[in-house]
Amino acid sequence: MNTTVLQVQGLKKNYGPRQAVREISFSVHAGELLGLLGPNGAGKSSTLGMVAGLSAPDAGSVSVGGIGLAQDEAGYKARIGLVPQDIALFEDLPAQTNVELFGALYGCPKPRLRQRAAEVLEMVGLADRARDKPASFSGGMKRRLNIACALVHDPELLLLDEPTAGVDPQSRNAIFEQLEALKRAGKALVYTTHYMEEVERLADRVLIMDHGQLLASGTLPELYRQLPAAQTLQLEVEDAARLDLAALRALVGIKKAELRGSQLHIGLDELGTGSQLVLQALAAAGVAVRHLSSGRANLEDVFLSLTGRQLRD
Ligand SMILES: Nc1ncnc2c1ncn2[C@@H]1O[C@H](COP(=O)(O)OP(=O)(O)OP(=O)(O)O)[C@@H](O)[C@H]1O
Repeated sequence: MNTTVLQVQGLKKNYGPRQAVREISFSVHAGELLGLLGPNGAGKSSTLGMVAGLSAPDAGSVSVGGIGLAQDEAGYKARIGLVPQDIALFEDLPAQTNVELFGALYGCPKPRLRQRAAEVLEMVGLADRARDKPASFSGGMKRRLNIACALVHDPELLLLDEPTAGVDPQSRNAIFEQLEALKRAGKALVYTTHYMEEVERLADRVLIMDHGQLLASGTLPELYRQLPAAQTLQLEVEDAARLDLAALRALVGIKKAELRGSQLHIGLDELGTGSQLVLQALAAAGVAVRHLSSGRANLEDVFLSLTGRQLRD
């Protein structure tokens, strides 16, 4: 059974005349990572800020484990951890002291602080740097320390706002593995990013936002199913004038056939039989193929089909 951890109902946020978030509702279950994907300015950080209790919504409500932020702010905040977009650390205090200070802020009982700090530093792979100051850390290590700070009080829900910004690939992988371990431990996670590759790797469910609105939500397969075609085939052809695009589109399982210069773009349901049919049709028409590549539809295609724009501007 899915246990709902975070429940978000009708959240709205305006900055003056600008509607940054326009009535958004969603939930996150235990053991689930929800990816919040959208281009710059989509409203991801504003949404996360309201869920974290950092900024007051103009309308709507949030609750964690059935405890409403508006009804019991301290009880709510004790159940969440936030990894902000901008790293927030005391640079000149040892890593362990940083974690303990955050633990005290989150209301973690004093006798448990030292032990919890050691546990979370171990979890993020910084146990051997506990006495060192973050001023001497790489960007990736600072991020991992920030994650440790957000976990010290053992929250049910972890909110991460673009946690891989400025992080080297090795640290990024370490962060991904930590997040996967947290999921296995039954934590609920919300992860905002504008990198679709991160969402494709980590997310159990995805919310796609643009201009403060929720455009689509679902698991990756559910989102891909909304696309006209699940697979793509790109062919560089000679004698493109001989092509009969209408005949190609009429082939079984072919959803799209477009020609841009010498590039033929095919959208199809199933690569195996579909590509065979296309190649046979091209051979019969006397059209030679110089290069061929295939691909799976991705979140970029989903965003494009929803908005007509690229996710990355
Ligand atoms: N404090 C603020 N005052 C005024 N406008 C704001 C403020 N914070 C955000 N905005 C505006 O609200 C909209 C949503 O911003 P938000 O930071 O939530 O988007 P985002 O999806 O997190 O973008 P990014 O990926 O760039 O962080 C944007 O148009 C932004 O300019």
